[in-house]
Amino acid sequence: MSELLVRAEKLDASDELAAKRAEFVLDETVYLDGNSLGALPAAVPDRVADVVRRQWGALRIRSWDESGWWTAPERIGDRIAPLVGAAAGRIVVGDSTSVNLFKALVGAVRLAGEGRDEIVVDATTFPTDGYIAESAARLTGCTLRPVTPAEVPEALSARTAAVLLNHVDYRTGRLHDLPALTAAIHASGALAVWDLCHSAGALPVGLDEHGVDLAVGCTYKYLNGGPGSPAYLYVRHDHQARFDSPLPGWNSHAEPFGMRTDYEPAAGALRGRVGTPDILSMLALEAALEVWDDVPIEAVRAKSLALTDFFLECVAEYVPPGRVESLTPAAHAERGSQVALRCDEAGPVMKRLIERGVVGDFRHPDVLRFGFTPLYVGFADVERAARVLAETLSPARG
Ligand SMILES: Cc1ncc(COP(=O)(O)O)c(C=O)c1O
Ligand SMILES: Nc1c(O)cccc1C(=O)C[C@H](N)C(=O)O
Repeated sequence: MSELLVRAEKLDASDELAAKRAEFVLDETVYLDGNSLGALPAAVPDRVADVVRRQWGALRIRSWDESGWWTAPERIGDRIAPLVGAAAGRIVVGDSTSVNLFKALVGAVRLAGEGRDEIVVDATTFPTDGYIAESAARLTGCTLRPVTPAEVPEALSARTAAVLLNHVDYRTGRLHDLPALTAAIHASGALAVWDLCHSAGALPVGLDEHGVDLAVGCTYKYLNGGPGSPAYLYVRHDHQARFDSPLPGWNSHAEPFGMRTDYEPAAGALRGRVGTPDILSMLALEAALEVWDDVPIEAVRAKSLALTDFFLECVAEYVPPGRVESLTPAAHAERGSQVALRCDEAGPVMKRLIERGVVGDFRHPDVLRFGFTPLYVGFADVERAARVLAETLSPARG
Protein backbone atom coordinates (compact mmCIF):
# COMPACT_ATOMS: atom_id res chain seq x y z
CA MET A 1 0.00 0.00 0.00
CA SER A 2 1.41 3.41 -0.91
CA GLU A 3 2.43 5.86 1.81
CA LEU A 4 -0.23 8.29 0.57
CA LEU A 5 -2.96 5.68 0.79
CA VAL A 6 -1.90 4.83 4.34
CA ARG A 7 -2.10 8.53 5.22
CA ALA A 8 -5.48 8.83 3.52
CA GLU A 9 -6.86 6.02 5.67
CA LYS A 10 -5.52 7.64 8.84
CA LEU A 11 -6.99 11.00 7.86
CA ASP A 12 -10.36 9.37 7.19
CA ALA A 13 -10.25 7.57 10.54
CA SER A 14 -9.79 10.86 12.43
CA ASP A 15 -12.21 12.89 10.28
CA GLU A 16 -14.97 14.32 12.50
CA LEU A 17 -17.23 14.82 9.45
CA ALA A 18 -16.75 11.29 8.07
CA ALA A 19 -20.13 10.07 9.38
CA LYS A 20 -21.93 12.72 7.32
CA ARG A 21 -21.31 10.73 4.14
CA ALA A 22 -23.98 8.24 5.22
CA GLU A 23 -26.55 11.04 5.01
CA PHE A 24 -26.09 11.18 1.22
CA VAL A 25 -27.01 8.81 -1.60
CA LEU A 26 -23.65 7.86 -3.09
CA ASP A 27 -21.99 4.89 -4.77
CA GLU A 28 -18.43 3.77 -5.48
CA THR A 29 -17.84 6.77 -7.74
CA VAL A 30 -15.43 9.41 -6.47
CA TYR A 31 -17.75 12.38 -6.84
CA LEU A 32 -15.77 15.60 -7.20
CA ASP A 33 -18.43 17.63 -8.99
CA GLY A 34 -20.37 18.93 -5.99
CA ASN A 35 -19.26 22.42 -7.03
CA SER A 36 -21.61 22.02 -10.00
CA LEU A 37 -24.36 19.74 -8.64
CA GLY A 38 -24.28 18.56 -5.02
CA ALA A 39 -25.10 14.93 -4.26
CA LEU A 40 -28.58 13.87 -3.10
CA PRO A 41 -29.14 14.02 0.68
CA ALA A 42 -30.90 10.82 1.76
CA ALA A 43 -33.73 12.71 3.50
CA VAL A 44 -34.90 14.39 0.30
CA PRO A 45 -36.81 11.64 -1.61
CA ASP A 46 -39.24 10.84 1.22
CA ARG A 47 -39.81 14.53 1.95
CA VAL A 48 -40.56 15.26 -1.69
CA ALA A 49 -42.90 12.28 -1.80
CA ASP A 50 -44.73 13.66 1.26
CA VAL A 51 -44.95 17.14 -0.24
CA VAL A 52 -46.39 15.70 -3.45
CA ARG A 53 -48.72 13.05 -2.04
CA ARG A 54 -49.96 14.54 1.23
CA GLN A 55 -49.36 18.30 1.08
CA TRP A 56 -50.38 18.71 -2.55
CA GLY A 57 -52.38 15.51 -3.14
CA ALA A 58 -54.49 15.51 0.02
CA LEU A 59 -54.36 18.99 1.53
CA ARG A 60 -54.26 20.81 -1.81
CA ILE A 61 -54.84 24.59 -1.40
CA ARG A 62 -54.79 24.32 2.40
CA SER A 63 -51.06 23.65 2.27
CA TRP A 64 -50.24 27.29 1.54
CA ASP A 65 -50.98 27.86 5.23
CA GLU A 66 -51.08 24.46 6.90
CA SER A 67 -47.89 23.10 5.31
CA GLY A 68 -46.07 26.43 5.55
CA TRP A 69 -45.78 26.90 1.79
CA TRP A 70 -46.43 30.63 1.85
CA THR A 71 -43.63 31.43 4.30
CA ALA A 72 -41.11 28.92 2.91
CA PRO A 73 -38.90 31.54 1.15
CA GLU A 74 -38.14 33.37 4.43
CA ARG A 75 -38.08 30.24 6.57
CA ILE A 76 -35.53 28.51 4.33
CA GLY A 77 -33.60 31.77 4.04
CA ASP A 78 -33.21 31.70 7.82
CA ARG A 79 -31.84 28.19 7.54
CA ILE A 80 -29.17 29.25 5.05
CA ALA A 81 -28.34 32.40 7.03
CA PRO A 82 -25.98 30.90 9.64
CA LEU A 83 -23.97 29.19 6.89
CA VAL A 84 -23.14 32.56 5.31
CA GLY A 85 -22.88 34.54 8.53
CA ALA A 86 -26.22 36.32 8.38
CA ALA A 87 -28.78 36.87 11.11
CA ALA A 88 -32.36 35.72 10.62
CA GLY A 89 -34.51 37.95 8.42
CA ARG A 90 -31.78 38.88 5.94
CA ILE A 91 -32.23 36.19 3.27
CA VAL A 92 -35.08 35.19 1.03
CA VAL A 93 -35.03 32.06 -1.13
CA GLY A 94 -36.48 31.90 -4.63
CA ASP A 95 -35.84 32.36 -8.34
CA SER A 96 -32.49 31.59 -9.97
CA THR A 97 -29.12 33.14 -9.19
CA SER A 98 -29.32 35.01 -12.49
CA VAL A 99 -32.65 36.59 -11.53
CA ASN A 100 -31.40 37.47 -8.05
CA LEU A 101 -28.28 39.04 -9.54
CA PHE A 102 -30.56 41.33 -11.50
CA LYS A 103 -32.56 42.29 -8.41
CA ALA A 104 -29.39 42.85 -6.38
CA LEU A 105 -27.52 44.92 -8.98
CA VAL A 106 -30.38 47.18 -9.98
CA GLY A 107 -31.36 47.43 -6.29
CA ALA A 108 -27.77 48.41 -5.44
CA VAL A 109 -27.67 51.15 -8.09
CA ARG A 110 -30.95 52.53 -6.76
CA LEU A 111 -29.58 52.48 -3.21
CA ALA A 112 -26.36 54.20 -4.30
CA GLY A 113 -28.34 57.22 -5.40
CA GLU A 114 -27.74 60.28 -7.59
CA GLY A 115 -24.42 60.93 -9.31
CA ARG A 116 -23.18 57.37 -9.24
CA ASP A 117 -23.37 55.94 -12.73
CA GLU A 118 -20.88 53.10 -12.99
CA ILE A 119 -21.16 49.39 -12.30
CA VAL A 120 -17.86 47.62 -11.83
CA VAL A 121 -17.92 43.91 -12.61
CA ASP A 122 -15.41 41.09 -12.38
CA ALA A 123 -14.18 40.68 -15.97
CA THR A 124 -13.36 37.01 -15.33
CA THR A 125 -16.77 36.23 -13.88
CA PHE A 126 -19.12 33.33 -14.59
CA PRO A 127 -20.85 34.43 -17.82
CA THR A 128 -24.35 34.95 -16.45
CA ASP A 129 -23.08 37.55 -13.96
CA GLY A 130 -21.47 39.52 -16.78
CA TYR A 131 -24.58 39.38 -18.98
CA ILE A 132 -26.87 40.47 -16.15
CA ALA A 133 -24.49 43.26 -15.16
CA GLU A 134 -24.42 44.55 -18.73
CA SER A 135 -28.21 44.59 -18.91
CA ALA A 136 -28.56 46.13 -15.42
CA ALA A 137 -26.12 48.87 -16.47
CA ARG A 138 -28.09 49.59 -19.66
CA LEU A 139 -31.40 49.72 -17.80
CA THR A 140 -30.11 52.04 -15.05
CA GLY A 141 -28.16 54.34 -17.38
CA CYS A 142 -24.84 53.20 -15.90
CA THR A 143 -21.57 52.48 -17.64
CA LEU A 144 -20.22 48.98 -17.15
CA ARG A 145 -16.54 48.66 -16.15
CA PRO A 146 -15.24 45.10 -16.37
CA VAL A 147 -11.97 44.73 -14.42
CA THR A 148 -10.15 41.86 -12.74
CA PRO A 149 -10.78 41.58 -8.98
CA ALA A 150 -7.19 42.73 -8.34
CA GLU A 151 -7.91 45.93 -10.29
CA VAL A 152 -11.08 46.74 -8.35
CA PRO A 153 -9.51 49.12 -5.77
CA GLU A 154 -8.02 51.36 -8.47
CA ALA A 155 -11.21 51.26 -10.56
CA LEU A 156 -13.34 52.68 -7.73
CA SER A 157 -14.30 56.34 -7.85
CA ALA A 158 -17.01 58.77 -6.77
CA ARG A 159 -18.94 57.54 -9.81
CA THR A 160 -19.05 53.89 -8.75
CA ALA A 161 -22.54 52.79 -7.76
CA ALA A 162 -22.04 49.07 -7.29
CA VAL A 163 -19.41 46.37 -7.67
CA LEU A 164 -20.30 42.77 -8.49
CA LEU A 165 -17.73 40.18 -7.46
CA ASN A 166 -17.49 36.42 -7.03
CA HIS A 167 -16.36 35.16 -3.67
CA VAL A 168 -14.73 32.11 -5.32
CA ASP A 169 -13.88 32.06 -9.02
CA TYR A 170 -15.72 29.22 -10.79
CA ARG A 171 -12.76 28.34 -13.04
CA THR A 172 -9.66 28.67 -10.91
CA GLY A 173 -11.13 28.15 -7.45
CA ARG A 174 -9.46 31.39 -6.27
CA LEU A 175 -11.01 32.82 -3.12
CA HIS A 176 -11.24 36.60 -3.21
CA ASP A 177 -10.72 38.74 -0.13
CA LEU A 178 -14.33 39.62 0.68
CA PRO A 179 -13.60 41.67 3.83
CA ALA A 180 -10.87 43.81 2.21
CA LEU A 181 -12.66 44.33 -1.11
CA THR A 182 -15.94 45.15 0.62
CA ALA A 183 -14.13 47.71 2.82
CA ALA A 184 -12.47 49.30 -0.23
CA ILE A 185 -15.80 49.48 -2.05
CA HIS A 186 -17.43 51.11 0.98
CA ALA A 187 -14.57 53.59 1.29
CA SER A 188 -15.48 54.81 -2.20
CA GLY A 189 -19.14 55.13 -1.20
CA ALA A 190 -20.31 52.28 -3.44
CA LEU A 191 -22.20 49.08 -2.65
CA ALA A 192 -20.70 45.60 -2.71
CA VAL A 193 -22.69 42.79 -4.31
CA TRP A 194 -21.20 39.31 -3.90
CA ASP A 195 -21.98 36.10 -5.77
CA LEU A 196 -21.55 33.27 -3.25
CA CYS A 197 -22.32 30.33 -5.59
CA HIS A 198 -18.91 28.72 -5.05
CA SER A 199 -18.37 29.60 -1.40
CA ALA A 200 -21.66 29.11 0.47
CA GLY A 201 -21.54 25.76 2.22
CA ALA A 202 -17.80 25.40 1.64
CA LEU A 203 -16.33 28.15 3.81
CA PRO A 204 -17.36 30.92 6.21
CA VAL A 205 -18.59 34.06 4.44
CA GLY A 206 -19.39 36.53 7.24
CA LEU A 207 -21.97 38.64 5.38
CA ASP A 208 -23.18 40.61 8.43
CA GLU A 209 -19.73 40.88 10.00
CA HIS A 210 -18.18 42.42 6.89
CA GLY A 211 -21.11 44.68 6.07
CA VAL A 212 -21.78 43.18 2.63
CA ASP A 213 -24.61 45.16 1.04
CA LEU A 214 -26.27 42.53 -1.13
CA ALA A 215 -25.41 38.94 -1.98
CA VAL A 216 -26.80 36.10 -4.06
CA GLY A 217 -26.02 32.43 -4.35
CA CYS A 218 -27.28 29.16 -5.70
CA THR A 219 -28.27 26.20 -3.54
CA TYR A 220 -27.52 23.29 -5.88
CA LYS A 221 -23.76 23.14 -5.31
CA TYR A 222 -22.39 22.86 -1.74
CA LEU A 223 -25.89 23.22 -0.27
CA ASN A 224 -27.09 20.12 -2.17
CA GLY A 225 -30.56 21.46 -2.97
CA GLY A 226 -30.91 19.55 -6.26
CA PRO A 227 -30.89 20.46 -9.94
CA GLY A 228 -32.29 23.96 -10.44
CA SER A 229 -33.08 24.40 -6.74
CA PRO A 230 -33.98 28.00 -5.90
CA ALA A 231 -31.30 30.59 -5.25
CA TYR A 232 -31.28 33.25 -2.54
CA LEU A 233 -30.91 36.97 -2.05
CA TYR A 234 -29.34 38.65 0.99
CA VAL A 235 -30.16 42.27 1.77
CA ARG A 236 -28.23 43.99 4.56
CA HIS A 237 -30.49 44.91 7.46
CA ASP A 238 -30.09 48.67 7.20
CA HIS A 239 -30.74 48.62 3.43
CA GLN A 240 -33.97 46.67 3.66
CA ALA A 241 -36.33 49.60 4.20
CA ARG A 242 -34.94 51.36 1.07
CA PHE A 243 -34.34 48.27 -1.10
CA ASP A 244 -36.31 48.96 -4.26
CA SER A 245 -36.57 45.70 -6.19
CA PRO A 246 -36.68 46.00 -9.98
CA LEU A 247 -39.00 42.98 -9.96
CA PRO A 248 -41.81 43.83 -7.56
CA GLY A 249 -44.45 41.14 -7.58
CA TRP A 250 -47.48 40.35 -5.54
CA ASN A 251 -45.44 38.04 -3.29
CA SER A 252 -43.34 40.97 -2.09
CA HIS A 253 -46.35 43.20 -1.49
CA ALA A 254 -47.08 44.31 2.07
CA GLU A 255 -50.61 42.99 1.63
CA PRO A 256 -50.50 40.28 -1.06
CA PHE A 257 -54.11 39.24 -0.70
CA GLY A 258 -55.31 42.84 -0.70
CA MET A 259 -55.00 42.56 -4.50
CA ARG A 260 -54.35 46.29 -4.65
CA THR A 261 -53.42 48.14 -7.80
CA ASP A 262 -50.79 50.21 -5.98
CA TYR A 263 -47.53 48.54 -4.94
CA GLU A 264 -46.47 48.78 -1.31
CA PRO A 265 -43.37 46.70 -0.57
CA ALA A 266 -43.38 44.34 2.37
CA ALA A 267 -40.94 44.93 5.20
CA GLY A 268 -37.68 42.99 5.49
CA ALA A 269 -35.90 40.61 3.16
CA LEU A 270 -39.14 39.30 1.72
CA ARG A 271 -39.13 42.43 -0.40
CA GLY A 272 -36.87 40.30 -2.59
CA ARG A 273 -39.68 37.89 -3.40
CA VAL A 274 -41.43 38.15 -6.78
CA GLY A 275 -44.13 35.64 -7.68
CA THR A 276 -45.36 32.24 -6.54
CA PRO A 277 -42.45 30.20 -5.19
CA ASP A 278 -41.39 26.91 -6.73
CA ILE A 279 -42.63 24.83 -3.80
CA LEU A 280 -41.48 21.36 -4.87
CA SER A 281 -37.89 22.48 -5.39
CA MET A 282 -37.96 24.74 -2.38
CA LEU A 283 -39.12 22.04 0.01
CA ALA A 284 -36.59 19.57 -1.41
CA LEU A 285 -33.97 22.19 -0.54
CA GLU A 286 -35.38 22.53 2.97
CA ALA A 287 -34.96 18.78 3.52
CA ALA A 288 -31.44 18.92 2.05
CA LEU A 289 -30.42 21.64 4.49
CA GLU A 290 -31.11 19.36 7.46
CA VAL A 291 -27.68 17.76 7.02
CA TRP A 292 -26.25 21.04 8.33
CA ASP A 293 -28.07 20.94 11.66
CA ASP A 294 -25.03 19.79 13.64
CA VAL A 295 -22.22 20.98 11.35
CA PRO A 296 -20.22 24.15 12.04
CA ILE A 297 -19.07 25.78 8.79
CA GLU A 298 -15.59 26.22 10.34
CA ALA A 299 -15.23 22.41 10.52
CA VAL A 300 -16.22 22.19 6.87
CA ARG A 301 -13.61 24.79 5.94
CA ALA A 302 -10.87 22.99 7.88
CA LYS A 303 -11.65 19.71 6.13
CA SER A 304 -11.99 21.39 2.74
CA LEU A 305 -8.47 22.83 3.02
CA ALA A 306 -7.10 19.49 4.21
CA LEU A 307 -8.74 17.75 1.22
CA THR A 308 -7.44 20.21 -1.37
CA ASP A 309 -3.95 20.22 0.23
CA PHE A 310 -3.90 16.44 0.12
CA PHE A 311 -5.12 16.35 -3.48
CA LEU A 312 -2.39 18.77 -4.58
CA GLU A 313 0.18 16.64 -2.74
CA CYS A 314 -1.08 13.40 -4.33
CA VAL A 315 -1.10 15.01 -7.80
CA ALA A 316 2.49 16.25 -7.31
CA GLU A 317 3.53 12.74 -6.21
CA TYR A 318 1.67 10.64 -8.79
CA VAL A 319 1.23 12.70 -11.97
CA PRO A 320 4.20 12.77 -14.37
CA PRO A 321 5.92 16.18 -14.24
CA GLY A 322 4.66 18.81 -16.67
CA ARG A 323 1.34 17.11 -17.47
CA VAL A 324 -0.82 19.37 -15.31
CA GLU A 325 -0.45 22.80 -13.73
CA SER A 326 -2.57 24.00 -10.82
CA LEU A 327 -4.49 27.20 -11.47
CA THR A 328 -5.72 27.18 -7.88
CA PRO A 329 -3.70 29.28 -5.44
CA ALA A 330 -1.53 27.37 -2.97
CA ALA A 331 -2.21 29.91 -0.20
CA HIS A 332 -5.13 28.85 1.99
CA ALA A 333 -6.40 32.43 2.22
CA GLU A 334 -6.83 32.43 -1.58
CA ARG A 335 -8.31 28.98 -2.10
CA GLY A 336 -11.95 27.93 -2.25
CA SER A 337 -12.99 24.28 -2.17
CA GLN A 338 -11.94 23.19 -5.64
CA VAL A 339 -8.73 22.49 -7.51
CA ALA A 340 -8.45 23.46 -11.16
CA LEU A 341 -5.70 21.83 -13.19
CA ARG A 342 -4.66 23.09 -16.59
CA CYS A 343 -4.06 20.12 -18.83
CA ASP A 344 -3.60 19.47 -22.55
CA GLU A 345 -6.56 17.58 -24.01
CA ALA A 346 -8.50 18.31 -20.81
CA GLY A 347 -11.85 17.35 -22.41
CA PRO A 348 -10.85 13.79 -23.41
CA VAL A 349 -8.87 13.39 -20.16
CA MET A 350 -11.96 14.20 -18.07
CA LYS A 351 -14.02 11.81 -20.21
CA ARG A 352 -11.57 8.99 -19.42
CA LEU A 353 -11.56 9.90 -15.72
CA ILE A 354 -15.35 9.73 -15.60
CA GLU A 355 -15.29 6.34 -17.36
CA ARG A 356 -12.98 5.16 -14.58
CA GLY A 357 -15.28 6.39 -11.80
CA VAL A 358 -13.71 9.75 -10.94
CA VAL A 359 -16.18 12.52 -11.70
CA GLY A 360 -14.95 16.08 -11.99
CA ASP A 361 -15.71 18.42 -14.86
CA PHE A 362 -14.09 20.07 -17.83
CA ARG A 363 -14.17 23.81 -18.33
CA HIS A 364 -13.30 25.23 -21.71
CA PRO A 365 -10.62 25.31 -23.07
CA ASP A 366 -8.15 23.34 -20.96
CA VAL A 367 -9.26 23.04 -17.33
CA LEU A 368 -9.92 19.91 -15.27
CA ARG A 369 -12.05 20.97 -12.32
CA PHE A 370 -12.33 18.98 -9.09
CA GLY A 371 -14.72 20.13 -6.37
CA PHE A 372 -14.32 18.85 -2.81
CA THR A 373 -17.50 18.72 -0.75
CA PRO A 374 -16.33 18.03 2.81
CA LEU A 375 -19.65 16.54 3.90
CA TYR A 376 -19.23 13.51 1.65
CA VAL A 377 -15.74 13.42 0.13
CA GLY A 378 -13.04 11.55 2.05
CA PHE A 379 -9.26 11.40 1.87
CA ALA A 380 -9.18 7.93 0.26
CA ASP A 381 -11.40 9.38 -2.50
CA VAL A 382 -8.83 12.11 -3.00
CA GLU A 383 -5.93 9.66 -3.21
CA ARG A 384 -7.86 7.51 -5.70
CA ALA A 385 -8.75 10.51 -7.87
CA ALA A 386 -5.10 11.60 -8.12
CA ARG A 387 -3.95 8.03 -8.79
CA VAL A 388 -6.51 7.49 -11.57
CA LEU A 389 -5.62 10.89 -13.03
CA ALA A 390 -1.96 9.88 -13.12
CA GLU A 391 -2.82 6.56 -14.78
CA THR A 392 -5.04 8.35 -17.29
CA LEU A 393 -2.17 10.66 -18.21
CA SER A 394 0.42 7.86 -18.42
CA PRO A 395 -0.75 5.50 -21.18
CA ALA A 396 1.82 2.85 -20.22
CA ARG A 397 0.29 2.59 -16.74
CA GLY A 398 -3.34 3.26 -17.67
C1 LIG B 1 -20.71 32.10 -10.05
C2 LIG B 1 -22.00 31.62 -10.64
N1 LIG B 1 -23.04 32.48 -10.78
C3 LIG B 1 -24.20 32.06 -11.32
C4 LIG B 1 -24.37 30.76 -11.73
C5 LIG B 1 -25.62 30.28 -12.39
O1 LIG B 1 -26.76 30.87 -12.09
P1 LIG B 1 -28.16 30.20 -12.44
O2 LIG B 1 -28.46 29.26 -11.33
O3 LIG B 1 -29.06 31.33 -12.59
O4 LIG B 1 -27.99 29.41 -13.71
C6 LIG B 1 -23.33 29.83 -11.59
C7 LIG B 1 -23.45 28.40 -12.00
O5 LIG B 1 -24.20 27.96 -12.78
C8 LIG B 1 -22.12 30.29 -11.05
O6 LIG B 1 -21.10 29.44 -10.94
N1 LIG C 1 -26.22 25.24 -13.20
C1 LIG C 1 -25.70 24.31 -14.01
C2 LIG C 1 -26.54 23.62 -14.92
O1 LIG C 1 -27.86 23.93 -14.92
C3 LIG C 1 -26.01 22.66 -15.80
C4 LIG C 1 -24.67 22.37 -15.73
C5 LIG C 1 -23.81 23.03 -14.88
C6 LIG C 1 -24.34 24.02 -14.04
C7 LIG C 1 -23.47 24.78 -13.14
O2 LIG C 1 -23.86 25.11 -12.07
C8 LIG C 1 -22.13 25.14 -13.62
C9 LIG C 1 -21.35 25.84 -12.56
N2 LIG C 1 -21.95 27.07 -12.09
C10 LIG C 1 -19.92 26.14 -12.89
O3 LIG C 1 -19.24 26.61 -12.00
O4 LIG C 1 -19.44 25.88 -13.98
